Amino acid sequence: MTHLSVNINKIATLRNARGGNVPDLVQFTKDIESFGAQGITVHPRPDERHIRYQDVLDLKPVVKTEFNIEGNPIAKFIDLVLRAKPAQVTLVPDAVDAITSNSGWDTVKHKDFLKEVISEFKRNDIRTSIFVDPNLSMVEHAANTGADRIELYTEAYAEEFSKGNKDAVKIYTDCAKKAIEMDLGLNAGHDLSLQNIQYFKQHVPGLLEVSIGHALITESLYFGLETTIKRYLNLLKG
Ligand SMILES: CC(=O)[C@@H](O)[C@H](O)COP(=O)(O)O
Ligand SMILES: NCC(=O)COP(=O)(O)O
Repeated sequence: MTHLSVNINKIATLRNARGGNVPDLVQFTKDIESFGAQGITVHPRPDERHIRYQDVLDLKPVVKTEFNIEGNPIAKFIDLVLRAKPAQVTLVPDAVDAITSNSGWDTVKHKDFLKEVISEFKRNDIRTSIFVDPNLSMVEHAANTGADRIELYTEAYAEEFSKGNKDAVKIYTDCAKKAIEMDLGLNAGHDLSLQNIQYFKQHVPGLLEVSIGHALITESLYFGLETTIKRYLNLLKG
């Protein structure tokens, strides 16, 4: 079964546009869970342009499904995650000024750093996942970092799929097989949508979780949050 974790960054973006507490992240989180999503993802960035560090702490007692915190493991982020103790932390090597996540880890070059950070999270009973490009060597070497899972960066798949190039999923199928061989759990995310999710799910074995935000919130403007989440759950069945 593939779990849906809803990324609520964009709800925070909307809230921050006015400075008050509308929309209310806590209420959205409760509603998302009541509509059937199996997880909540947040990606606090150092400039706090959407999710604020305090949001993460406020959400911790609210989230009853899987709480997944994503981010670059700078000292401030590590401290936050150790305080919040989510079910899962996903490490993403994004630059401070990146508009969004734009690459996975080089799991060869950063092996020692990742090993050290991951062991600290694991000592605190937090499951670890690392964001990687769809590259067989990067997936293979991810196993040397001690990570429990990898999250395959799906931007390239989404972009190619939108142009009609369904073959773009092939490398993800191969990476998924490699992850299984290396005994790594498999997550995926970035630019997944109602259009491209079913094909991805059907061609990527062992997919444990997808985290989806930007498209899901956009689609909710058309279909409503509950209907949109239920559509994803339906497409992820099987
Ligand atoms: C890790 C990842 O893939 C990103 O999609 C991210 O979580 C989204 O972040 P933004 O909402 O800041 O674009
Ligand atoms: N890890 C990916 C994520 O949380 C959501 O990415 P996107 O759907 O906002 O591109």
